[in-house]
Amino acid sequence: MDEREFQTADGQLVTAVTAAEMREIDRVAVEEFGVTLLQMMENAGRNLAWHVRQVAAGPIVVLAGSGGNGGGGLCSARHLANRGKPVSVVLDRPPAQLEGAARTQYETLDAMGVPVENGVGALLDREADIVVDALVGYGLAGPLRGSAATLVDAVADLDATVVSLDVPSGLDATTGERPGSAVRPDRVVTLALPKTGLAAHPGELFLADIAIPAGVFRSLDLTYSNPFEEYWVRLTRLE
Ligand SMILES: NC(=O)C1=CN([C@@H]2O[C@H](COP(=O)(O)OP(=O)(O)OC[C@H]3O[C@@H](n4cnc5c(N)ncnc54)[C@H](O)[C@@H]3O)[C@@H](O)[C@H]2O)[C@H](O)CC1
Ligand SMILES: [K+]
Repeated sequence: MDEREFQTADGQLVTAVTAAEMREIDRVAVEEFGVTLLQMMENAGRNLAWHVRQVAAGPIVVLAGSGGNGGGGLCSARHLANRGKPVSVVLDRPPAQLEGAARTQYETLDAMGVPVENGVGALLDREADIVVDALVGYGLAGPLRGSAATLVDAVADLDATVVSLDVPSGLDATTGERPGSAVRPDRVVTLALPKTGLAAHPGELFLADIAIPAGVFRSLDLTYSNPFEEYWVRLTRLE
């Protein structure tokens, strides 16, 4: 497989990475370049909110897990609410079980009065023109289980436009395999670099800038030149 799997509209090649490589990029960004997780997440959430606003008007439901992916989704809910958009959140677990960055994002939403519930009943009770899929990203471990799987199965029966953050939840970010239930989104907003597992994604794919310095990629021997004129760029598979 050509590791430069994707290209921008003007033909710039963009290197795709595995989940393990992306995790290493995150580690180097934080430990060696002093970029914090919350900084990257803010860029992810703001970019994601912009894309959500492009796909449709109407009620937005953000599905969020407890990891970095969920944190980005919760952050996008703040940006959407700040613009007066009708947004609510459905978590895959009770808020009391959130930790770290996802907890930080949740607490802000709670203080803002954005509705946050958990479980599939909450999703089915809501009208959703747009579903933001931020349950699981490159941290997927095995087939989707529990409440995350139930939520993903319910999304398949909704007549809503679905935007996934980073990778569709349930899809293996490295191989593109679906070991169990998986979201089939209309649009994916992937972060920093495309993931190798997105090669077979049939919908729209956008790469969002989370402001990782070029030196991070180069220190890991990845071919990189900044593809961003704006804060995101459309990608297509390299034929
Ligand atoms: N620099 C970046 O790219 C940044 C990426 N961000 C986002 O963070 C995720 C990766 O975060 P991580 O915490 O490592 O993992 P996930 O959120 O993808 O997954 C953990 C989450 O998922 C649940 N889970 C895992 N496997 C299963 C399963 N089989 N069934 C059910 N649930 C599962 C687990 O319990 C956790 O809730 C990356 O994709 C980006 O979206 C940062 O936000 C910014 C920097
Ligand atoms: K996701």
